[in-house]
Amino acid sequence: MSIALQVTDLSKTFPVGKKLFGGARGSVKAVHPMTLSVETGETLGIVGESGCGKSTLARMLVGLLPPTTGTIEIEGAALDTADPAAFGKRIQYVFQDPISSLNPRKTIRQIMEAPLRLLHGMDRAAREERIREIFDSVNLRADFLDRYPHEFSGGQAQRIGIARALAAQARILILDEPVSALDVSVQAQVLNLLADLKREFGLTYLFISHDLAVVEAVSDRIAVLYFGSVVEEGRAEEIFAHPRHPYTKLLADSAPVVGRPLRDPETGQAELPNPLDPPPGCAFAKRCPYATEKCRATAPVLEQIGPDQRVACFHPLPAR
Ligand SMILES: Nc1ncnc2c1ncn2[C@@H]1O[C@H](COP(=O)(O)OP(=O)(O)OP(=O)(O)O)[C@@H](O)[C@H]1O
Repeated sequence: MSIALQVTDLSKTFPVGKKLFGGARGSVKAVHPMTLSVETGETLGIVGESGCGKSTLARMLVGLLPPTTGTIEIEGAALDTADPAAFGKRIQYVFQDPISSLNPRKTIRQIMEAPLRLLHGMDRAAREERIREIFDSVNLRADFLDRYPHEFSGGQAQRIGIARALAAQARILILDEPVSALDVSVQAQVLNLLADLKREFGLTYLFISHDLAVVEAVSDRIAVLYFGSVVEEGRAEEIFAHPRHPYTKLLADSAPVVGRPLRDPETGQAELPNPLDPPPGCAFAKRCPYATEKCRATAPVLEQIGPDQRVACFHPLPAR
């Protein structure tokens, strides 16, 4: 198997607050140095509660946000993270909110043509042919091309968002909560379409969501994010069935709700640490029923714990 996407020590720190009288500004580490790889044809699910850094990671991966540290390699070649244009042909973003991610003043044809013209320099006839092929693949009618985004339902607009990503001919798609804005009945259709397209075009997906059931269903492997770090990573069928990190277990035992942190049933703690004043040790220690002095003092690093599982915890739950 070849590696489609390799991320090494990728991090993002945002400066926050005003600089007063030459004093230092505060900063928020949205993504701590992170190393991840995704094999060609694989779907890596990324899960975590609100604020754990999912969107910041996604935006760095598609060149919308320059990383503070680290490298991004696609099929073995490093991308110039200072050059957003280097990303478009290789990796594309499918947004959560399909309608507002499409320019309301442009027809669908204009939206679809942009990547073909700008990234691939195709002439008009070639563009039209390619757009019709892609529309066919995502089960959209060609007469939709002359309409505007607001004329579509959420499910249709998401198909258009996916079609636009495919037009760039990127082989890696970052799917950021691609179905969470859709009705449940439409979610399954879009997920089936994504599975078909993956097979048809040999795509690789990074599927970001707070919805464990969806992520488990679509992913080969899953990385669990907490407070900007991967705390556990493993096979999709194993990770929630046999979690080794106490946070993964908390996620697996509860249904995360957007904007509301999970309360650990034993410690009763729900809050995430203050990003402006992060704790020195494990970010989960305050919520964790197994935390010791060591956990409060030192941050554990992600380590191999099984053939296909990595965990960042000094006191991992026993293997089954
Ligand atoms: N531009 C910014 N300036 C300062 N802090 C930021 C900025 N963007 C994100 N953050 C902070 O970085 C952390 C991670 O945010 P991010 O939006 O990546 O999380 P998320 O997991 O995608 O959350 P959600 O699911 O709510 O979108 C949060 O503490 C957030 O407040």
